[in-house]
Amino acid sequence: MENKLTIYNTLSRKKELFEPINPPFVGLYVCGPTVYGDAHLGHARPAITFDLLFRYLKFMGYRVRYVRNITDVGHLVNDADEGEDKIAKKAKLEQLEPMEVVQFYSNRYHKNMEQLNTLPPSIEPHASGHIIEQQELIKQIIENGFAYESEGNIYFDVERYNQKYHYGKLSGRKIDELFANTRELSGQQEKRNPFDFALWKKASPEHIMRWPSPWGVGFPGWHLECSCMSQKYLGETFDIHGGGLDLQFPHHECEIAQNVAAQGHEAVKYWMHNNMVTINGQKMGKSLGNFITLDQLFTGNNNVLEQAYSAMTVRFFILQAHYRSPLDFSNEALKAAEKGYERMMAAVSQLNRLKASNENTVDIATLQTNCFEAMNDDLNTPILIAHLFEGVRIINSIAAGSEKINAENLEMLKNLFHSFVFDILGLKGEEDSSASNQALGKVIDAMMNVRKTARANKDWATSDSIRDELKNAGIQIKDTKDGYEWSLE
Ligand SMILES: Nc1ncnc2c1ncn2[C@@H]1O[C@H](COP(=O)(O)OP(=O)(O)OP(=O)(O)O)[C@@H](O)[C@H]1O
Ligand SMILES: [Zn+2]
Repeated sequence: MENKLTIYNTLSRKKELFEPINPPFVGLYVCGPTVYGDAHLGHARPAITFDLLFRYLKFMGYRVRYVRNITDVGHLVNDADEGEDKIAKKAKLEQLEPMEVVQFYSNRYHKNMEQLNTLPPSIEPHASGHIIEQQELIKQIIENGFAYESEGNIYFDVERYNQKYHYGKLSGRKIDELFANTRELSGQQEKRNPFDFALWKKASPEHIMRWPSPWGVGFPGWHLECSCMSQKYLGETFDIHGGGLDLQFPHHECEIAQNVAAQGHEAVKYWMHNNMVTINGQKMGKSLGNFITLDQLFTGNNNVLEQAYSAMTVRFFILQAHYRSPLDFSNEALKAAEKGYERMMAAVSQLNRLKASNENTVDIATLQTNCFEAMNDDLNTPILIAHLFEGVRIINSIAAGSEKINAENLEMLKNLFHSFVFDILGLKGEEDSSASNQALGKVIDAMMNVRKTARANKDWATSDSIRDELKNAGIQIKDTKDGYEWSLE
């Protein structure tokens, strides 16, 4: 198949024809989660967007190496260079080892990603497993004169870098503006300039995630891991780097600066950014506390939700918006996605029952061209889905007898639906798990009501046995200020 895929490159702010550096191989790196909490609806977006790209590139015949990292060290509260490590903070709160927190939430993340039918990446490197490589990169940057040591910390010298290269080329930020905006906010005396960012931080005595280094005991800066692990697994230059728009600045800007400072040229050919899932117009985020976890969506177990939504409904919800448009959460939009998904799947099973006739009144070749054109236009899934619904209309008309299809076209239509619905959009049929979860929720409510009455009557035996039986059934109950929440273990 002729390659006509265009993708919007944040670096050039244009759609560009996708031409891999070393075909048929394609290297794709995507920033993964900082694993200190359950995945929320926002996390589904980069996961599904880049899963779509991974699937489409493979469909086109490329051999894709997809690397998505796990951030398990160095990401400090508020994304700044000060404050606690997000993982260590959670570990302290829960009285766990930091790596216990990492393992626990990584496992849960993987389970959610599987439910969403995203393919696992080819490599999933952890930041904490690449400390030596990160130190090597720092040494190179120091050697080239773009970083300095200050009281056991190593900072990237943004001004010095900007004299030779261009800091801000990805985000379009101007260094003078950065200077004006950050000067007053910063109380970090050891930096030459407030916008300099940490490559290595000295660990204070209470900081538990720490490693020896030539500059003393400490830990790497957050931006370093992606610069380092992307090149380790994909080479000195590679094709695509993706992530959420919230990472464009400072995370990706700093990644570019680090790579260029170390090797004199950029590493990435195409930068791609998915827009945000918002709630009431604001980014949904772990640290903002305004998130709905994927488990809550799948079970309906959050006050904001009017019902449970299946994983495929969530996937369809994400795909029916273009990845570069913002997408606001609402029950109405999710219910519409549920209807759309069901209508699509009903047509797929109808398609399997269609019989070919000698006559033909439908144009499948044009439909096929339209579908490819939509995907090739920067993964325009809303347009693709609109074309597929034109296909649904054709299927239903053939079933009703108002249109006819011959054997050749029927074969083409089946291939088309199979390729786009299952292989590329990554949808799949599912048992009605949302309905069964809703039924389960009602049963739990009923048992909890009995427990409440038992407790009011000081009937502790009944109350305890209900708690134990729920636990035995693998259902965890957590008391909240509005009542309780349940989850499956
Ligand atoms: N609301 C969102 N919409 C789309 N993408 C998101 C959203 N929130 C996070 N992401 C993306 O998910 C990936 C992992 O992000 P991360 O673990 O930092 O999540 P987060 O909820 O933003 O956490 P925090 O609030 O601690 O920064 C990144 O690529 C990020 O851009
Ligand atoms: Zn990253």
